[in-house]
Amino acid sequence: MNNLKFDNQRLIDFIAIGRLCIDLNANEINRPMEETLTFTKYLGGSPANIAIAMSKLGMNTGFIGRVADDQMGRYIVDYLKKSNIDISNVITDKSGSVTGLAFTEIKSPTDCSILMYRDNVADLKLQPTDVNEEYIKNAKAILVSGTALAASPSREAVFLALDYARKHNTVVFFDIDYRPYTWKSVEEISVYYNLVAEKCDVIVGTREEFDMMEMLTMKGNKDDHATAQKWFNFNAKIVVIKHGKEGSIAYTKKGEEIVGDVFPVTPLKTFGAGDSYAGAFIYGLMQGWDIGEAMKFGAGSAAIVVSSHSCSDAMPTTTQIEEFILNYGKYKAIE
Ligand SMILES: Nc1ncnc2c1ncn2[C@@H]1O[C@H](COP(=O)(O)OP(=O)(O)OP(=O)(O)O)[C@@H](O)[C@H]1O
Ligand SMILES: O=C(O)C[C@@H](O)[C@H](O)C(=O)CO
Repeated sequence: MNNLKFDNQRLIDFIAIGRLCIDLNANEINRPMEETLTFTKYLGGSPANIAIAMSKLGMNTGFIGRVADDQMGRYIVDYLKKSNIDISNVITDKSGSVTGLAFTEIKSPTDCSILMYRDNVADLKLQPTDVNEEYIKNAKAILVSGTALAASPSREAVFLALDYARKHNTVVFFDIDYRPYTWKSVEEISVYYNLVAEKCDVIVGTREEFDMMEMLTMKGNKDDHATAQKWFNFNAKIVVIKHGKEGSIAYTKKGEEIVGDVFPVTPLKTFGAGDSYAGAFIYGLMQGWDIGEAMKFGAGSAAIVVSSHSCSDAMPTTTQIEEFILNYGKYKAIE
């Protein structure tokens, strides 16, 4: 049991809101991007990856977002459909916007970076009028990811979605998902992140992401406990702070502190860890599992995805995660 309440009468399990993009992951690994010649195309964008994770885990999943009216936009919609994700609230933007691209560089298993092309992207054109109150009312949970706050009108659309979610008791997950693109100043980042975090039931982010959020309000704080406590004065019931391969720690409003299991592997690349963790963690919470069990499932999923070339394509099923966790000890012994 955990401390979240989902309305199990609702037809939709989970809706993600925000960016639907393309990942172009370097085929030549252990090489800087300057020397990389070929890339493989995948669906990308943190909330998109989390939606794929949830659907792979068998959850009835939908998406609220805008895609560009181009070949990439059509690829994205097609991929969502094939992944059993409801696209009734995915709108094709006709303003001449483009699809966001993330080129990834895999210099070594631990030295990876992402180069994003995000000028005039369709995902940030999401309008408040695109957000359907009934859709959110019929869902058990929604996920907001922070990059959707980086510009208007997407920012206002997210605030409206949050209002609908609070009005109808739809559980809100917030993945801080900080990306240093589009934002104009530290003040802007801090204000919008904090305003959204106040309205969420579960907040998930890395230590560095919380540092960014606290830049104006708790500058210099490195204490996870202090970070979490602030949000329990608002709507938060669970706050999770991630520490890369060192694992993660969760705090609850009831005063619990739970250190999550981690299954260290030598990764193929580092990115994708956060999205796979989020998907499987949220899945576990929605099954009513204890927080520690859900964190363990998240960590298992992340270990699988960092060992794979893609993020979205590599999202595992429940059976794959269970088998990975079961066999982890044996696998480490052989290594
Ligand atoms: N090398 C690794 N081996 C096994 N598990 C890992 C590894 N790196 C990360 N993880 C798992 O993934 C979780 C999330 O990782 P991390 O803190 O790097 O998130 P993130 O920075 O949001 O990820 P991303 O790089 O995708 O943005 C960790 O808590 C851990 O369980
Ligand atoms: O979130 C993005 O826009 C890029 C992701 O799809 C990328 O693969 C990643 O960074 C996952 O952590």
